[in-house]
This record gives sequence, C-alpha cells and structure tokens, in this order.
Amino acid sequence: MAKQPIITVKNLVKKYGDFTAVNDISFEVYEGEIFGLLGPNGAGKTTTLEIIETLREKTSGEVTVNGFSVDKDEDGIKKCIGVQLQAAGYYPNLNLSELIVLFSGLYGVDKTPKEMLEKVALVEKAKAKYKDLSGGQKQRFSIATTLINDPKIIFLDEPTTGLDPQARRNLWDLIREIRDRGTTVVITTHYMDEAEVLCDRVAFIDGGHVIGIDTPDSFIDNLVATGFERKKQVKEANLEDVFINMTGKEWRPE
Ligand SMILES: Nc1ncnc2c1ncn2[C@@H]1O[C@H](COP(=O)(O)OP(=O)(O)OP(=O)(O)O)[C@@H](O)[C@H]1O
Repeated sequence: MAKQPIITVKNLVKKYGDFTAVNDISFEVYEGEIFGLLGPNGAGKTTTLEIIETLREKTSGEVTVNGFSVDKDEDGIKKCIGVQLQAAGYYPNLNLSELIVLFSGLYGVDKTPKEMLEKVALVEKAKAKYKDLSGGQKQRFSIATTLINDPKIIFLDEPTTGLDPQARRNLWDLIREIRDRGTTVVITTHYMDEAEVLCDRVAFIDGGHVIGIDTPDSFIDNLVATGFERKKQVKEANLEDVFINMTGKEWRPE
C-alpha cells in the first residue's frame, strides 16, 4: 500500500531577525512511522518541530498536518497532535494521578489515571509527584500526557537525553509500542545509534537545510556501496553491551 503523508513541510523558512535558522526545508512524514529529525545542536530541529506543532510562527513556506494547514486551522492541528510539556507545566503540588485528571479536563476527554499510567508502566507511581520521579520515569510520564487526547501524531523532542542505557532502551520499546498501536511519532535526536534502531526514516538537518532523507538501512547501504569502510575493525560488542550484560536489561525500580 502506498504510504500516506500525514505531515507535509514545503519550502519552510524561519528567520530570527537577520539569522535564517530554517532555510527552505521540505519533507513528508508518513502515517504510522517513526520519523527522526537528526542534526547537531542549533541545526533547526526544535524550530521546525515547533512550527509544525503551531507553537512558533514560520516566516514562509507551507506546513500541513493531517490535512490541516498551520495558516488556516491551528485548532484542527492541536486536536490531532500530542506535544510534551516543559517540566514547568507539571504543577508541583499535584501527584501523577491528579495531573492526568487535570490534563484530561483541559482536553475535554474522560481518561482515568490508571489507563494512562498503565500505558507507560507508572501505575505504582500514581501518588508520586513529578519532581520525585527518576529521569526515565519523567520522560515516560511526559509521553503519557501526549497520549491523553488520542492523538494521530506525537512529537518527542530529544526524549532520551540524559537517560541511562536501560531507561533509553525501555523508552525505545515504549515509542515502538505507540507506533505499533497506530500513532505516528516524530522525534528529534542527535544520537545516531538511537535513530538507527528506532526510526523508520530519518531526515538529516544541518545549518537549517535538509541534507538527506531515507531509511537508516538505505543510508548505510548506500554509503557502504561507495566503498566506504570504517577505519578500525568494529568489535562484536561495545561498552554499552558489556554494561547491559552485567547489570541486566530489565528496568530498575527507579
Ligand atoms: N527565539 C529565538 N531567537 C533567536 N534565535 C533563535 C531562537 N530560537 C532558536 N534560535 C536559533 O536558531 C537556531 C536553530 O535552533 P533550534 O533550537 O531550532 O536548533 P536545534 O536543532 O533544535 O538544536 P538543539 O539540538 O541544540 O536543540 C540556533 O542557532 C538558535 O540559536
């Protein structure tokens, strides 16, 4: 079956004063995939993401999300996407259950804390405050909040930054489960290992330009076909494998 674009970005430009942060970017995200925006710090990933989420004004270009244009139907877009809040949005005196009730009310949906916390394996933390969670738990809770309005697309901006290897792998599994249940996932990262195992397709962004879009496998195969070889013989395992092997890959009660 032909892949259906659910997000279309065409000739997107964003200027901050004289500085062009996003310089004529075009790409499509297909329904049901995990799409990665990859690039170094300052490449323009967050700016691009926030324009698609209708959180930032673009300078020019066209952006369509689930058939809605960012110029004409911000509300239509807001209803079908899930966005992570900044940590400051999690009122410090409320526990996770109370936060889910609050967000459900804001979205006008009827979700129980149990059903949302179950999706991210945090039921046992229902009475905990956000600030008392570990880094991995904070990310999982934040992902739960993106799912409250049953969005068609969720946006995750560097979701695994600062997490330990178990928590990262655990979050990758969670993101794949969300994709497998039919939600499109757009993620930014500068971890190439993460993009390689997690993303169905990736776009490399550098200096405000898209410099390539493909599946991780195709990118690697095409590079190898040019005769590229890694300088050093790669070992069969790396230090992270050693660590995971010694400590186990189950999540810890964090
Ligand atoms: N509000 C702003 N005003 C001026 N310049 C900005 C603003 N927001 C971002 N920039 C600049 O635009 C460029 C792109 O920033 P952006 O945050 O989109 O990059 P990024 O790829 O997400 O980087 P990172 O990985 O560090 O988050 C950077 O040079 C940044 O300094």
